[in-house]
Amino acid sequence: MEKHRLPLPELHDDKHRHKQCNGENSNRFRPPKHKARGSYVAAENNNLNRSQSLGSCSANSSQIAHAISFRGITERGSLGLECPDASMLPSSPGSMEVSDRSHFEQCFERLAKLGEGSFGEVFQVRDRSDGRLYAVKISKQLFRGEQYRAERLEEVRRYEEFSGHENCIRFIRAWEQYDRLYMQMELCRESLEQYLLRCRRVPEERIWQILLDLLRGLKSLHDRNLIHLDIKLDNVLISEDDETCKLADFGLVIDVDKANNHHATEGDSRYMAPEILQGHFSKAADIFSLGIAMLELACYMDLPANGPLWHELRQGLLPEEFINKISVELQAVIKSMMNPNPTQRPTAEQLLSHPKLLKMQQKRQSLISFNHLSRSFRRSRRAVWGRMCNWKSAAFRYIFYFLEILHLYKPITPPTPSIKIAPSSPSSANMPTAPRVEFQLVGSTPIANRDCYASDFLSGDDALELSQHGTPVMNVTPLNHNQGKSRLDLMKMNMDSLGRSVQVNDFESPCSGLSSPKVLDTSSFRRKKLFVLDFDDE
Ligand SMILES: Nc1ncnc2c1ncn2[C@@H]1O[C@H](COP(=O)(O)OP(=O)(O)OP(=O)(O)O)[C@@H](O)[C@H]1O
Ligand SMILES: [Mg+2]
Repeated sequence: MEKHRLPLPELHDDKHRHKQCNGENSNRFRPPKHKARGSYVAAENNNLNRSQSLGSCSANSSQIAHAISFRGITERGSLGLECPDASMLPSSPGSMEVSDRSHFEQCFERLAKLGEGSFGEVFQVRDRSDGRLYAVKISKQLFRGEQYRAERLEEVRRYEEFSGHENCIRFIRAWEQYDRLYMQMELCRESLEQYLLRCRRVPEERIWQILLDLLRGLKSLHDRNLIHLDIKLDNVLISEDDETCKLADFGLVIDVDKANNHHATEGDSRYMAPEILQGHFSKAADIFSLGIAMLELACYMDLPANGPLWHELRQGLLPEEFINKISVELQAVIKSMMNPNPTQRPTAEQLLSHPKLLKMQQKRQSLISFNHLSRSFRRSRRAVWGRMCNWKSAAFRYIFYFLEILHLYKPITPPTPSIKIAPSSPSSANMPTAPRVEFQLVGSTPIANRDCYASDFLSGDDALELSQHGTPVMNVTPLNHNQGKSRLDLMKMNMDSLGRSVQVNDFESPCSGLSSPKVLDTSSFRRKKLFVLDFDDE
């Protein structure tokens, strides 16, 4: 191996290692981009923070936001873009008039900038309609020509197409306004590039998992005869909730046949397969890009954009001081993926049948099945328990019913508590029967730790009259003429705290056996036990 190695004059120990990142990826080249991708637009002309620049265009059709969707369009045209479903979006919910504020500004609150590529700036936003967080990618360049617009819309089509796959980014919707494309998608935690710069050493077990995720995502593209052409750490995003790696940035995705008819655009030169230089585009080019990305991830190696090392890496000569750090098994996989001959590189499907990856897939599958099983078990246990409770109560009811028939059991009807209030004012003296007073306890009633008496809920004559009409009386502050007197003494006199006489009849409180003359203990209302049912997420 050593004798085949070319001299590596620029390769010093730290030369190709990722330098510590202080929020800036300073030691990395921006790769040369070709065709449409190469032209960066001057930042001062494209500052998306200046909302006026978006809102102050003269009134024309580009001022109105148009939704873009290819869903339901099965037939692909030459670019497949002839008839996307571009319906007009209201400038604000419920209105179709042109507003000064863009659809983006009306629908979202911009929270932070997540990243920037050659094509767009990506913002973390909060959707005003559902309050959730999303990512919105806004194209940097204005739609100057139909070709450029068509390329951007093609990206929307791809995002939409792969949105359902668990290893591809979830797309929500897209629209165009003021000659820019807006794409709303799921918010991810970070890109794999950011993850590497943060962690520096990624455990090998994690690298295998990432490789598995990306191979699965890539296979879904290759199965449709599509190639990604821009696989790199920056275009892989890590899901917010379960650490799954997802392929993103479908801006260069193209049909293999079309790619070889000079329609393709080259991706980042650091990840570019050698045959791309000869204009040969294939699925194997994606495998090479993924292989070299895994090398970067596993060895924390800064990939060259050009120069001698660029060529060595494409001749199958991997720097030993880096590659020796990883297991022989992973080395072999990376080397096979970076084979200089594209026809000898394994396909995504072949790689997925690698024993290590197969084992991981089986493990994942069994974990998924276990989760499904335990969820359905919990659900059925709850259903059975509910049914059992019904049967139990029905059985008891029948038993008591038979016992009652056989005169072995006499049902005890609980006495209904009734509180009779003797009218204290002459106006209410000739009432035929005392009204039944119902209390509605409100959580905020400030009764702290004190004992509570029925009389406490009565507020005077007016309140009493209201209660006769069935209106519950709450939060009325009564005048207390007996301040300073013991409640116990008042109760002995059958008086309430306002000096009215109170009769308490037929009321058997649970505390009646106790010496305390308490009528109601409201603290028991507050101590009432709450049964919380454990529901599934679904
Ligand atoms: N859904 C997302 N959630 C979180 N961050 C994101 C998301 N989409 C993109 N980003 C961040 O924004 C960066 C740029 O996004 P993207 O790669 O889509 O733009 P681009 O202009 O097409 O880039 P490129 O230069 O690769 O063509 C990503 O590298 C990533 O860091
Ligand atoms: Mg990108």
